[in-house]
Amino acid sequence: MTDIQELLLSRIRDVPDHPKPGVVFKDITPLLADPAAFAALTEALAEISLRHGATRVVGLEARGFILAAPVAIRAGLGFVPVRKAGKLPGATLRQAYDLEYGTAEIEVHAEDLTPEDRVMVIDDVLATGGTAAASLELVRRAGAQVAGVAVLMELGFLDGRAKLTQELGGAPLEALLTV
Ligand SMILES: O=P(O)(O)OC[C@H]1O[C@H](OP(=O)(O)OP(=O)(O)O)[C@H](O)[C@@H]1O
Ligand SMILES: Nc1ncnc2[nH]cnc12
Repeated sequence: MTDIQELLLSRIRDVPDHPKPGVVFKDITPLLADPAAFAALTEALAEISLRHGATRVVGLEARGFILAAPVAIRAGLGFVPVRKAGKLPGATLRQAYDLEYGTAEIEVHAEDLTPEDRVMVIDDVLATGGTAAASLELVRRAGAQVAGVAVLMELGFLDGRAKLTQELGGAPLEALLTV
């Protein structure tokens, strides 16, 4: 494990049985409160985005926003929010998906993603892969290209990676940490 991975891992708190029994919640708030760790995370995700030729960064509400917005600025790329359904005011594309602990719907402004865009989807945790898969589906339906998915932490035992294989279409899934 690299020094940066050790730093990031040391700042993620395991919270058993949240938000429901049986789930070990990966809480990133200690990492966000540590400026060196947050900066290292931003730098790593920006490097991944640029290395894969992204022109836009998509952040997934809510925790994905916190990571993707500084990454977009650091990498000099536009930021596009994917929001929980009902929040965006303009014409949207909408996608339903399953979570480790429920179901939800997400939306993106249709005009924010064009066929010229190469999109890096950024989030904190990849669990079942439902959120990332739905986001990639939105990117594809908008006609944009997929540069990849980059997450802070992949929960390997839930095998979200397998769920994304088809949606990624050969694009990379990069996780800074896998547990
Ligand atoms: O791989 P999956 O099983 O889809 O789970 C991962 C998603 O779950 C969490 O978000 P959540 O929907 O809990 O929302 P939040 O960011 O608003 O806390 C997390 O931030 C990811 O977006
Ligand atoms: N175990 C978990 N910890 C944090 N975020 C999550 N999103 C889905 N599963 C999660």
